Formats: sequence, C-alpha cells, structure tokens
Amino acid sequence: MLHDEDPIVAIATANGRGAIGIVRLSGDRLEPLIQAICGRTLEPRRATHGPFLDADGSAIDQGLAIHFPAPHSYTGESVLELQAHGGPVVLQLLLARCLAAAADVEPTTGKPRLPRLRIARPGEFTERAFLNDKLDLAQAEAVGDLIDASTEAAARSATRALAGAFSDEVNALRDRLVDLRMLVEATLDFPDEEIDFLERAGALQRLAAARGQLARVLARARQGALLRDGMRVVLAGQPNVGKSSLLNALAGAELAIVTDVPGTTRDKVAETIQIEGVPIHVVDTAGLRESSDTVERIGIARSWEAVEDADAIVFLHDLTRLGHADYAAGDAAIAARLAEGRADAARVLHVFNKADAAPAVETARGLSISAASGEGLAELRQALLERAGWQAAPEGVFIARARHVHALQRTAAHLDAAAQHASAGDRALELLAEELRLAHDALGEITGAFSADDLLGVIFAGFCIGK
Ligand SMILES: Nc1nc2c(c(=O)[nH]1)N(C=O)[C@@H](CNc1ccc(C(=O)N[C@@H](CCC(=O)O)C(=O)O)cc1)CN2
Ligand SMILES: Nc1nc2c(ncn2[C@@H]2O[C@H](COP(=O)(O)OP(=O)(O)OP(=O)(O)O)[C@@H](O)[C@H]2O)c(=O)[nH]1
Ligand SMILES: [Mg+2]
Repeated sequence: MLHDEDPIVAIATANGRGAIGIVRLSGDRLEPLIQAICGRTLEPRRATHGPFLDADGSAIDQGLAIHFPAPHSYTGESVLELQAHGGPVVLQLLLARCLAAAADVEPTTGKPRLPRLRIARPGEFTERAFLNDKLDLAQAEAVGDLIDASTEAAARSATRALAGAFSDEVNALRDRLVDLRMLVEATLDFPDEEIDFLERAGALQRLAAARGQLARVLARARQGALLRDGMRVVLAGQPNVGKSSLLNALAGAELAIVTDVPGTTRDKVAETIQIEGVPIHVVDTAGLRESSDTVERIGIARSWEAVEDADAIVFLHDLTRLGHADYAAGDAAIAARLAEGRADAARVLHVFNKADAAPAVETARGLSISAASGEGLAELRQALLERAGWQAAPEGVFIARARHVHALQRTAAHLDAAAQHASAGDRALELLAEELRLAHDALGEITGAFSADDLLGVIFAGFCIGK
C-alpha cells in the first residue's frame, strides 16, 4: 500500500521559508541518523536545542530537534523534525545532509546503517498517517482542504472536519446501518419470520430514522462542499452596462478597467471574493454584441465560454437605456442565446444597474443596483448566496468534497431502495439486505473505513446463531 519496494523506506521534506523551516523525516530506525546529525540521542518528544552537523562535523545550523518515536507521531511512524532557520539554502543543505547520511554505509560490513531515505511525494506524510490509522480518509482530505482554504469560514470548517466532526457523523450513521444489517441478516436465517419479524423488531422505523439522519448530514456536507469549492459567477451583458464597475464594487478594488467606451473589456477578468465566507469566483467578461473587430470577437467568444461554465450568470442591464430600441434588441439577442444553453433560466439572475441615474424596475423583473453608489449590492450578495444554496451559519459546517456528497447521495438512494423492498408491495427481504449492504459500502467510502471484515466482525460478535 505504500507504493514502495521497501516498506521501511523513510521520507523527508524541507518546508518553510521565513523565520523557521522544518526538515521532517518519517520512517523506521531513525536513531543512527539522529546520532549523525545531532551528535547525540534525543529524549522522546522533547525539543532539544543544538547544532545540526554536517559530515565533517561543522554545524549547518543551530536549531531544535524533536524525535517522535513510533507510534506516537503524526504519521504513526518514527518522526524526526529538524527545526532550523527558514532560509531556502540552509534547508536544502540540511535535507541534502540527511539524504547523504542515510546513504552512508557501515565501513566494516558495507551495509547501509539506515533505511533508504528519499524525498516524500506530495501528501505522503498524511497518506502514511491514514494508512497507519492516525486519520481516516475524510480527515486526511481535510488536512489538504485546510491548507488550501481560501476563506476563514472554509479554514474553520476544515479544522472541524480534521478534528473528526464529519467522520463522527458518518460513523454514527454507519453504526445505525450495522445494527439494521445485523437484524436483517439474522432474519434471513429464519425464513419463516421474514418482514413481519423485522416490523415487530422496529427495523422499519430504524430505517426511516437513518434516512432522516442521512438527509441532515447530506445537507451539511453540501454546505461544506460549497465552502470548499465556492460558486462561479459570470457577469454578462451588453457593452457599457457596468459589468467591470460591478466586479470592482464587489471586490472592493479597481481590478478591471472602466471607461465610458463600449467594448472596453476585451478579455475575462476573474477574482475570487467571499460572501459570508463562501468563495465566489466572479468573472467579468467582454460586453456581448455583434462586432466586426477581430479582437473583440475573440473576447466575446470567451464571454460565452465563461457563461457556459458558470454556476450562476448575472445578466446585467442598464436602467438608463431600457427604453432605447437598439438596446432592447441587444438584450433580446442575449436572452435568446442564453435560452439555448443548458437549463439557463435557473442560472440567470437579472440585475439592473445605474439605479442612481434612472428609476428602478419593479422587483419582479430583477434586482436594481448601482455599481457606482453601492445601492442594492447587499441584496445582490444575498441573492448570489441563495443561488449557491447557502443556508447554514458557518459555525456548524464541516468542510466536504463533491466525492463525499456523491457517496452520501448514493447511500441515500440505496436506503430508499431498501425502504421500497421493505414496503408492503415488495417485501423482498434478500433485496432489502442487499441494498443495506450497498448503502453501508457507499458510506464507508467517505472515511475509507469500510471493509467487509468489519461488518462480519460485528455480526459474529453480536449474534450467536449457532452455525
Ligand atoms: N512541528 C510540527 N507542527 C505541526 C505538525 C507537524 O508535523 N510538526 N503537523 C502536521 O501536520 C500539524 C500537527 N499535527 C500533529 C498531529 C499529531 C502529532 C502527534 O505527535 N501525535 C501523536 C501523539 C498525540 C498526543 O500525545 O496527543 C499520536 O497521535 O500518537 C503531531 C502533530 C500542524 N503542526
Ligand atoms: N451612473 C452610473 N454609471 C455607471 C454605473 N456603473 C457603471 N457606470 C458607468 O458606465 C460606463 C461603463 O462601465 P463599465 O463598468 O466599463 O461597463 P462594462 O459593462 O464593463 O463595459 P464593457 O467592458 O465595454 O462591456 C462607465 O462610464 C461607468 O462609469 C452606475 O452604477 N451608475
Ligand atoms: Mg468591462
């Protein structure tokens, strides 16, 4: 599972640029290396100040060394941390020294004194933590999500998932499914009893309760996935309606060029903003119109590509020009093209700009805003959040991935099928058992914990059917 010919290979990385940088090693039998680099043995888990020695005995740096003997470490293996000054050169020297020391051989026997040491692959420390049961899969993924978090809310929810908030919910659900499966599997051994027995044992209420709990976890996982991945919003509309002005107003910075010349924006300008901690990837586009200018035509083609990719489209209109026939024709052409795309009515948000200079439209037609004065922007932010499906206050949310949402959806589908097989019309006990097994498998994919042995263990421990 470690993808290595030699399972005791140790891995190393050098991280950090700034005040402090760490060379971190994980593997087995690190003691000879500690002796070589630190010139002494280290008390377990105690930070010790001293020189990091080069091969000739000179000091590469003075720093803190910590040895975490297995299994009480991040990876569950023996870990050595050399906490040095955070300059790239000093860290590279230290890393090279570790690799060289590990390549060193016993003079008398010619055998290496250390396990092979190589540079770690990305994520390999956390992968080893997972393989050694220090973290489950959802927690290991949360480590990556914490590091990549683009907003404070995303970071906090990743920390919650890393601490096990998501895994705990999944495991509670799994325990319910295991209980149910035990009952159903036991019933299968008594053909006379069938579903009536399960009914009397309360299995069907338990199934419904598990389904309800799953729906709540799914709703929270969806919120978590939104915090992680955010939503792509495209600002589209005719030239000069104020798309670039709106991007700048939402971002609070002069990102895109604004002029009164129609056709100012030639290429996409993208920025990630956050609304209540939800990352919103906003793309400003070239104004949509018929054009004979080569460059502008390419820009407009890119606008349409952005529209295709978007989760939501802000179709921006200009209140000051609503009455003009040319303008109305331009908007109608865009609306027609939007209607050709995939499920677009649901993705399009009509927004009317320049409310500072012309009367607003009635709210049924869309939001009236002013990119210039800021009027209506709070409502627009709320409307975007609503489009994204954001409901929760971020406090309770744990980070999640599309993979988790899909696994939960498949679990839900199998539970629904199980309920169908349990129902009066169907009463197919074997199929009910099979759907519960599939639900259990799908759920187990989230934490990576599922294996058939787990379930068999529980069944054999919980029941003594005498077979
Ligand atoms: N210096 C340093 N800081 C770091 C890390 C690291 O590896 N090194 N981490 C890297 O991501 C994170 C902290 N994660 C860690 C998780 C577990 C253990 C650990 O020693 N676990 C042992 C003992 C637990 C205990 O005594 O409470 C264990 O699980 O047995 C260490 C760091 C962030 N900060
Ligand atoms: N009165 C008023 N003028 C605005 C508002 N928003 C933008 N404008 C003006 O409208 C003109 C066009 O603004 P832009 O933001 O460049 O418009 P655009 O939609 O990006 O235009 P293209 O890039 O050409 O497609 C500029 O003169 C802006 O100052 C607004 O809310 N009120
Ligand atoms: Mg523009």
